Amino acid sequence: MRKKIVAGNWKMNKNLQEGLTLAQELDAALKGKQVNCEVVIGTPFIHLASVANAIDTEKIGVAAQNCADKASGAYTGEVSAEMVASTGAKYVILGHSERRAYYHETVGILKEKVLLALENNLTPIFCIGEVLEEREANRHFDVVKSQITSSLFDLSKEDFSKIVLAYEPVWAIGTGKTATAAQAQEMHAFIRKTLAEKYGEEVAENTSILYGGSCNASNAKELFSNPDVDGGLIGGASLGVDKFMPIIEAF
Ligand SMILES: O=C(CO)COP(=O)(O)O
Repeated sequence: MRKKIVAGNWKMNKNLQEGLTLAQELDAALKGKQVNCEVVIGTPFIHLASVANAIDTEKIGVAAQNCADKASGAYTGEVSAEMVASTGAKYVILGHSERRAYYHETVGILKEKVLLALENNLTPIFCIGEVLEEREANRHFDVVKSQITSSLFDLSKEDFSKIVLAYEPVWAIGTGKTATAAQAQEMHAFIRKTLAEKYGEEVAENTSILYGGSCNASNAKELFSNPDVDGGLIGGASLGVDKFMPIIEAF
């Protein structure tokens, strides 16, 4: 059975004290509560160790939002996958559209990051998704397929089965314009079919595919009720417990 996951992506929000408070409030809200999904929070690098120390990481997985494409050495300002793992983080968000667009992350760079994450036992949450012009030109399936095949299909079956995917249509991120439940389901089913063709039905069935893009308390239930939508990658609505908890409880 594939995992259901609700993951927050704080992006570049919250100073250290605010982030710690948010993580501890979430930890308290989940205490003694039975939820039907795995909960993850993706914090800025500088929060990782403090957050991982302050909460029950069996209940809430901690994710970095990026890692370096090099293992170690003279790369001023970079943070390696090994460093991320040493904080107690278990996940790393890779290939987010903001990193692709603003920091020019290419297929070659993303492939290295995925390999380093896996070598360090981090679960990559690998993001894919088309921009508006691509959807309007009816190229969204091709674009998403090529993002998956180019960066991930050199992985062995064993390695690929450790990946979590997040479909985030770029036009839905931070815009308040969510994909409809039908659009999400259609793409997620297409992604699963693409995985089945390469790695077989079993791997495809066991891969968690999250939806991201203006997912919130009012649309999460409908999105998550689709058979191929295994949870969400949540930006804005993960920045407060009052907004994030109802999404977790939408499962
Ligand atoms: O980019 C996202 C998560 O990675 C989605 O962001 P929003 O939920 O703010 O649209």
